[in-house]
Amino acid sequence: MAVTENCEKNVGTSNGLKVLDGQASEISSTGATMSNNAISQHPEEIDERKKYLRQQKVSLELQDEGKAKFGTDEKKMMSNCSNDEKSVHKKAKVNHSDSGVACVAGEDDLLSNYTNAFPHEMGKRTILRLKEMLRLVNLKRLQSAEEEKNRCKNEEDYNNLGAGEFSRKRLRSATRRQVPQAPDYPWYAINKRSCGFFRLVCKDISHGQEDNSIPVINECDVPPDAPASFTYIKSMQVSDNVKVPVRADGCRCKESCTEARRCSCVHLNGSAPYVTQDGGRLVAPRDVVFECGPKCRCGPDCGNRVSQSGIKYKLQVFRMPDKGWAVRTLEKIPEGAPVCEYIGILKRSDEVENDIDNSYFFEIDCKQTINEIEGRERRLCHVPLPTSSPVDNETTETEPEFCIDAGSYGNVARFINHSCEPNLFVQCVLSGHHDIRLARVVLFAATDICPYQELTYDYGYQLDSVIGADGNIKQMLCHCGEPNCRRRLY
Ligand SMILES: C[S@@+](CC[C@H](N)C(=O)[O-])C[C@H]1O[C@@H](n2cnc3c(N)ncnc32)[C@H](O)[C@@H]1O
Repeated sequence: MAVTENCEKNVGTSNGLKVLDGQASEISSTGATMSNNAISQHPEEIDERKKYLRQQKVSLELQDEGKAKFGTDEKKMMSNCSNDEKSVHKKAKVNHSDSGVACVAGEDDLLSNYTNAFPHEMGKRTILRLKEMLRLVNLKRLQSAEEEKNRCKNEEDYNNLGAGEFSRKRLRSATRRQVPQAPDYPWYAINKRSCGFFRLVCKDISHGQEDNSIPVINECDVPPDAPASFTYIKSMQVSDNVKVPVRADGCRCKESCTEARRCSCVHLNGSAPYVTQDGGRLVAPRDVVFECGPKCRCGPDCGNRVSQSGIKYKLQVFRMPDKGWAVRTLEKIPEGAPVCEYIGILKRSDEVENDIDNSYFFEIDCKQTINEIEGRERRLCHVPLPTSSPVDNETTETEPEFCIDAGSYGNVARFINHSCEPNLFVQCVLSGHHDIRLARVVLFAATDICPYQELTYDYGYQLDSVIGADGNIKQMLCHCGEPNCRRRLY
């Protein structure tokens, strides 16, 4: 019992920490003291106590400062993730704002954590005291939420903000508000250290074209700029110089096309590329995926059109200090799910040769990958290309002939950054035609992706392959932050 009192006393006097990062050191010193005084030398027990104390501290801060907690629905969503993913998610939340984000456990978590850690010490009085303390925290939270609602003049804006399922608690920032009608993003606290505010700069960058709106927030710039002007388009446009290939013959299936022996399109893949789970997931990356297309008899719900149903997941564009705009998901994306297609204007590569300042080109290099040109690695699932395809064994051709230019016209994919250890991968898909030089470029989830993780893919540049206007090699440092980072994008 002495330990419990000691613990509570320590917790009770540990106010005044402003940022989560700062807590760690202070907590560890508190933990050490406790272990000297009262606890036996079991390291696991000490760890549990430290964890408990950390949670208590944050709760008390909440009481004092009105900081955020994971919302109920967010918790629900997180419950679908593994423990590792949860910790990544929490870390991402903390990291993203650099400071001020209080990831705290709820009442039940605190009590059950403590009960599990110290079953023999969980006396009735302790439970009552904890409960009372947490009741006060919740009361405060509810009051702040009510105040927040009243402050928000534009009810529609309020309801549309962000992913509606997240906690809407606004943090003590009334005076920081610059545009009265634009409420702050509710799910993490103000970033005091770097910027001091964050701001919704656009409610939906797709202007209603995508099924889910894609908000844009900027917590880095003062004033908070929106992305430079471009026109959002949902489907590919084709430059006058590009000859659109003839449409490929379609299958005659009346029902969903899932079996290679029944559907001629699936047959081209060797085996079914998708499983039906979660609305269709790619089994493994392939050289190319043949999907059903406009000449097929199957309908839009066919299981072999997985990449054609638009963006299914709630995404958000946000500003990063070192990489510019970036994209993150607001909900869990399962491994193998299609995230988005890279959309822009289909151009000949020689048409854009002089446009060196445009960083929104995507070279369609499926052919180079299949022919393993310039160090590109083939996928595990090799596919024999149909004889009708203009893809041949011209291995002499090293440069992609076509590219997608998302500089002036594009979709959300243009904001996705590079990472040396990405969570998306590029998959070439053929649906309308079989010309692999003009394959569609679709980004799929390489792993289960938790809410708030930045979406990234490997741009696949060869080092020293980019030449500037002055004829010199251009270099760009990589800020992906992965332990295996190659240090340069190109
Ligand atoms: C297709 S755009 C991606 C969106 C871009 N961040 C923006 O602000 O619009 C590619 C550019 O983003 C930046 N970028 C992407 N990934 C990066 C990384 N890992 N490190 C540094 N800069 C990166 C580079 O400036 C690159 O030329």
